[in-house]
Amino acid sequence: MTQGIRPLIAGNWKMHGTVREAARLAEAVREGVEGVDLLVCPPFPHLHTVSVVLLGGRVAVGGQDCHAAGKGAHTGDVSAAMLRDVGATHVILGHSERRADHAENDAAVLAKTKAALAAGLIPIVCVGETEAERLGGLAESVVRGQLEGSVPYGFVTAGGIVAYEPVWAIGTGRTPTEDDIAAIHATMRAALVERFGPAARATRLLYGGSVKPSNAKPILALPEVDGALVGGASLVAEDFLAIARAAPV
Ligand SMILES: O=C[C@H](O)COP(=O)(O)O
Repeated sequence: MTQGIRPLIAGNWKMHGTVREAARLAEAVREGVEGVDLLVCPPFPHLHTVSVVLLGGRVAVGGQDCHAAGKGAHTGDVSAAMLRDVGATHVILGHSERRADHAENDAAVLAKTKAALAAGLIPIVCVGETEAERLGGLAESVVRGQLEGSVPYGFVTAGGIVAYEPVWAIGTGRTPTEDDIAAIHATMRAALVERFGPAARATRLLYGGSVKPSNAKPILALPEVDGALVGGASLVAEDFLAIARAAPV
């Protein structure tokens, strides 16, 4: 953890579940965990229902993507303002699954991040290397490049969040070593401070990639790791809450 930063445990529900299951899951986590901020990011069709279930609770709601434009002829897309309108406060942007499935490059993520900030949403910008890049010794330079390319000015002061998600650790049960996570988080902190100044010391840096109750405690205790972006384990209320309880408070 970074001193003075309150931990955030965010659940990315990806493309899973029915609206009824989403409502049940939201109900099961809505009381949250003392001292920890929680966020869930359901699929778009479930967002409004989940927002209503979580009203007055301790868990915030976010989207999993948004379009860079405020409105227009963009079939199948969703604007940042629409996310706000249904109760979202955050939006995940540049997740590696979006970068891979929808050919999103840093420029596209940058445009979306600006749109999210303009709409008053807190963006969670995801970065992370592929396995080949890690094996090639390129992890730090890839992450630096993605940060440089996807994070706009105004991000830090608006409370923007960065999530380090090594692509090869997502949904695989594999995680980097604690030293490797700490090294990348230190690199991200340094890159943000170089670019945005000391205010970036308060930027939340999340780790994501096969976080589960059994490995959460040591990961969340690492320096500069201010929370987690959780995929699979966030679909099980008890596991998600157990991860939140593992955060140092
Ligand atoms: O956004 C979440 C990440 O992609 C991590 O997913 P995972 O916890 O299933 O590995």
